[in-house]
Amino acid sequence: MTDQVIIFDTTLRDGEQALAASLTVKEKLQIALSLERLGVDVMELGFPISSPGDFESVQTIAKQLTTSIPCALSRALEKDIDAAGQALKVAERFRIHTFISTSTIHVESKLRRGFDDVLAMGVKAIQHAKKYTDDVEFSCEDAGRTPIDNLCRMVEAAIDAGATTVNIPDTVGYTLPSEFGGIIATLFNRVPNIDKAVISVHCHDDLGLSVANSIAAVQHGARQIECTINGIGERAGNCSLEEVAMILDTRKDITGLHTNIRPTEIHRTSQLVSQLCNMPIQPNKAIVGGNAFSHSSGIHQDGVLKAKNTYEIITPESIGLTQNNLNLTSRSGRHVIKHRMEELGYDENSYDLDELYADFLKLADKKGQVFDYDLEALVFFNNIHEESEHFTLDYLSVQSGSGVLATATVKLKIGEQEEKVEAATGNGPIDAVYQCLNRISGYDITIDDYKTSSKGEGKDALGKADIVAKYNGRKFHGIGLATDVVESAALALVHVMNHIHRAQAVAQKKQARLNIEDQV
Ligand SMILES: CC(=O)SCCNC(=O)CCNC(=O)[C@H](O)C(C)(C)COP(=O)(O)OP(=O)(O)OC[C@H]1O[C@@H](n2cnc3c(N)ncnc32)[C@H](O)[C@@H]1OP(=O)(O)O
Ligand SMILES: CC(C)C(=O)C(=O)O
Ligand SMILES: [Mg+2]
Repeated sequence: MTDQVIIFDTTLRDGEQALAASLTVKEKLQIALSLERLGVDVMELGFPISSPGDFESVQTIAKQLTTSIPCALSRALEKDIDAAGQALKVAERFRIHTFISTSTIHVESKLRRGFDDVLAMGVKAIQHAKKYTDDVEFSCEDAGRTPIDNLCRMVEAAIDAGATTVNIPDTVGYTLPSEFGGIIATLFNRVPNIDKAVISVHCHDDLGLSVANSIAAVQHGARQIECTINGIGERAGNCSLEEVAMILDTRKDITGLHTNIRPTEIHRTSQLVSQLCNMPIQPNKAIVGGNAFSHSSGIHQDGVLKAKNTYEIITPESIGLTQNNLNLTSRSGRHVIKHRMEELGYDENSYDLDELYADFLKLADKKGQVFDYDLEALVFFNNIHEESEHFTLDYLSVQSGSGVLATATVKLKIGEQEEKVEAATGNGPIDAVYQCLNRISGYDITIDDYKTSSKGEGKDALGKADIVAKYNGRKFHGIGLATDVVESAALALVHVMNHIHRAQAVAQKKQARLNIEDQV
């Protein structure tokens, strides 16, 4: 049996299911390219039957992956499998992932069928998916609570039907590591054709055991772990990619296993996912938390000064956290920016140096010194904002204070030619700005959630606004970053307006396609 564990990332599918607002295609692509650099073997990009937007993003990203294998999810239904196959067929090779529940509670209460019926649906789904690709994964949803005899029958039938990977999910995060390891060991003992497929695991974190269960599983023969960056996912989340990768790397003496993950890409990818998904990382989170490499108490600090490994079992550098001593100011040139970006792990082709440099100079003029997190923010956010933006904030002025009615004046550029100015009053400066923006766009946007935080420390910090906004019943996430908090709030709403504009364009394109199909 191989000693390589396949890393199957589902940040863009199971991870995205947990977000307050779905990601745009551009944001998903940015995450996908980052995951590819990280070294994930298989990438689950979405669930194409679920919406035209999901279909489009699976298709767009599948086209652009070169080393990771693109994959899409489908229920055990022909229409779902066809949507997955149609979205993925742009790629040279791809995987279709189909699933059906096998636990008694799911079979009887959710699917309202008998187990034999469900087994037949699973087999039929695999055979249908095989028409599109040889690489078919089948999941027994809620395997953790499935009677073991039924699970063995299902796994054997799935492999006979042609599944090349069979996934054993602990969908509700119910099992204990010894129990879950035991399930995998039993499958290896009892399923006669088990050597014909890769056994995978997909663990949820409802009891905080998803990583422990996944590690127990690979110690009993599983060779694929399904996981997400920062452990994001349904409810309490999924097994965290960075944790399993670093466990297998750090404790290969015990497990004898390895992955293709490049640990030095972990920090950068984790930050990107946290930022774009609007999911902050708890400071004490293993591997990627802000405190994961800080030493606070005297005895520990003394130890670390004498020998780092007294209290560090992995180094910050190993996950890509670097120290830097070059000051970036408005007197810095393109060479040092390019050099710093290389140190931060950004290939020259992944951003536009001239554009980044222009943004950097504007920021350096306002702030004096520009830090790593500023540079990354410029890449993350400005890249997002700049792609064919329909609305651009051109001018903003606010007046407010205690006992003064807040007033704002806002000018927006719209498309290539148009400009619009509006003035309004509000309950506060941000409300006044939002009134202006709603009037200019004509969109009636309501704000569901507004969070402000600082990127960086002290007087050098940038204000970041994260909003979740609702328009026509759909939620959109907007991010704005500026030295001024009112400006960052304005940029966040402009970001949302651009999402809405793009979503309308996708809907119109789809309608036009349907009209043509009707005429044919
Ligand atoms: C464990 C997981 O993470 S599973 C993945 C979860 N992800 C999602 O649900 C993605 C987002 N979902 C969606 O967009 C929608 O739910 C859709 C498009 C998939 C389906 O929408 P609808 O057709 O309106 O169905 P709805 O979601 O209300 O109900 C699910 C139906 O699928 C059935 N179903 C659930 N899982 C499966 C399966 N694996 N195979 C076949 N049928 C299934 C349910 O029994 C139910 O059928 P019913 O209508 O006959 O009772
Ligand atoms: C679709 C399956 C693999 C899933 O997400 C789960 O069971 O948690
Ligand atoms: Mg799941």
